[in-house]
Amino acid sequence: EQRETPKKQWSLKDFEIGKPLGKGKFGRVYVARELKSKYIVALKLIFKEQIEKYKIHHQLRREMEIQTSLRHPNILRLYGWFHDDERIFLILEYAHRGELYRLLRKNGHLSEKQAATYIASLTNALAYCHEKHVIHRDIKPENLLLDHEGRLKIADFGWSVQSRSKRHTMCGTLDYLPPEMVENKAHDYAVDNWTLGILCYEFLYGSPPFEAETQSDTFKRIMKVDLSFPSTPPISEEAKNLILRLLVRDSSQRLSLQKILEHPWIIKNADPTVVSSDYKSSTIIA
Ligand SMILES: CC(=O)NC[C@@H]1CCN(c2c(Cl)cnc3[nH]c(-c4cn(C)nc4C)nc23)C1
Repeated sequence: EQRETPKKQWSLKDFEIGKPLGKGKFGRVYVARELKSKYIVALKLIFKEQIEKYKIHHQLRREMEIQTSLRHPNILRLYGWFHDDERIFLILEYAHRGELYRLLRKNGHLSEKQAATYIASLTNALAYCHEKHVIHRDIKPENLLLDHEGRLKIADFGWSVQSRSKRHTMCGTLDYLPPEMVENKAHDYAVDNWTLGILCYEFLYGSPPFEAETQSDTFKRIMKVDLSFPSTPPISEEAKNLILRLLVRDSSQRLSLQKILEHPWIIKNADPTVVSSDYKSSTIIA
C-alpha cells in the first residue's frame, strides 16, 4: 500500500527514555517520549545476541511485518523500529493503564458488563486478525493491556519462540491452550475461539477453568473439558451458555466469532460502542 508519509529513520537520539515497564525473555520495555512530537511510546529493546542465540531472526521479522500491518483499535500498534550495534528497538503504542492482568488480580473478578465488553473487543480484534490470515495471537491476560480510556489492546507479537519458551518456563500456562494444541495436533483459527472461552471464564471467576496443581492435571482437565461453574460469584445463565459454546472439544463446533458478537450475553452486557464497531470499518485503508 502507498505510505502516508515517507518512512522516517528513527534512532535512539529521537527519544527520552523513562521508567522500565516490564521485561520479556529477550529484552525490556521502557516508556519513552519522542522528543519532537512529545508523543509517549513504549520502547521494546531486544538484544541481538539473544536473537542469535535463539535463532529467531525470521520469526522476529515475520512478527514485525505482521504487527506493522495490523491496524485495529484493539491491537497495540507497532509504529516502527530501529537498531544499534547490540539491540533492536521496537517503537510501540503506549497503553496508559497497563496490564489487564493486574486489574483482574486487584478486583478478583470482573463484572459481567466489563467481561462482556473485553470479550467483544477481543472478538473484533481476532475477527480482524483472521481476515488477515493471522491466527493464535497467544491471547492471555498477560498479553492484554488497557489504554487511557480502559480500552483493551492485544499487546503480544506472538514471538512464538518467546511465548512457547515462556509456556515451558512459566508453569500453568497450558491453561489457555485447546485440546488440539496440547495434543500438538494441527491447529486452525478455532484455537482463538477456545481461548476466548477460557478468558471469558477467567474474567468472570478470576481464574481459568482448568487450573490445576500440576501441568499434567491441567492437561487432563483440558482434554476432558472438565468444566464446572462455582456457585460464587453468581454468573448469569447466558454467560455460562457462551462459555459452554466455546469450550467445545471439536473445534468445528465452537461458536464462530460472528456468532459470539450476536450472542444474547454480549448484546445485553457489552458496551455498545464496542460491539457495533464493525471491525472491517476499522481497517484503515492506508
Ligand atoms: C514480555 C513483555 O513484552 N511484556 C509486556 C510488556 C510489559 C510492558 N509493556 C507495555 C507496552 Cl508494550 C505498551 N504499553 C504499556 N503500558 C504499560 C504499563 C502502563 N502502566 C501504568 N503499567 C504498565 C506495565 N506496559 C506497557 C508490554
